[in-house]
Amino acid sequence: MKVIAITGKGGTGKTAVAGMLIKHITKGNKALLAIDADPDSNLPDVLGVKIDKTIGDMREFMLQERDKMPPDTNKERVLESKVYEVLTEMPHYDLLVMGRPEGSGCYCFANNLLRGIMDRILKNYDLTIIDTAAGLEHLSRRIIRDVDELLVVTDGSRRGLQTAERIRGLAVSLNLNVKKMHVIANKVTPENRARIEEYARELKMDLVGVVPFDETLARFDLEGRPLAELPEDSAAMRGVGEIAKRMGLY
Ligand SMILES: Nc1ncnc2c1ncn2[C@@H]1O[C@H](COP(=O)(O)OP(=O)(O)OP(=O)(O)O)[C@@H](O)[C@H]1O
Repeated sequence: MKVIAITGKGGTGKTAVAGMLIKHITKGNKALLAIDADPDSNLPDVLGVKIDKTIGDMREFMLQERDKMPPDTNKERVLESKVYEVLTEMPHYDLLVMGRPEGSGCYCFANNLLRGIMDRILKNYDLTIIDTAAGLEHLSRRIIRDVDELLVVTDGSRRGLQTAERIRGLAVSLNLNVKKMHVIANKVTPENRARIEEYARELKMDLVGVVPFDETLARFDLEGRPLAELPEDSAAMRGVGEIAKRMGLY
């Protein structure tokens, strides 16, 4: 069981990278779970999957219904079955969407239940890939507790790499117990490649790979086509494939 969280500043292309990574991993035979933990992200669209409900919806349901349940109801079991209802099973992986952030109510009760439930769900898979925002939201509230590796996507700008540095600091201060942190530079052009490598060295970042700026990807996105359907030989897909191989993901 390995858990990898993909993170980075908004707009750097982390969801695109997550989608392409998932596509490559499905070529192997690992039991794979993909989690969209960024309320602003659109991992299901990138993967071409239609989602109806999220874990956030189920948590709301639980908070609204719990007082109406008979006192001897096992609420953890009820919520767990609701979470399984929102698990989308695709031919080569499963997908869970965390959904909207919490409202103003008290979520401690439901989040405490969710922690145990998520721990158990993750144990069913060889590999879990989480797309999460730069604030590491669900990780910081420990709804998802174990993260082995952090993969920070940056757009190659100095500021992007500084965000990567901040995320590294955040992971340490949250005691996330991350064993490895990698950085991926995305949207790289021949002109900025050398500069990115130099910045990365300066900041002592392990640059696990670079993903080129890809016109085909940009066009797919404009046309609203799932990026997971990008041709295998497109520049970005090949770049992410090399990273997946280097990280031993398939
Ligand atoms: N390698 C690439 N080549 C060209 N365009 C890219 C590449 N990677 C991502 N993009 C484009 O960059 C934009 C941002 O990508 P994406 O939505 O994946 O970013 P994000 O970091 O997940 O942002 P958010 O946090 O807002 O979801 C999209 O328009 C996407 O098409």
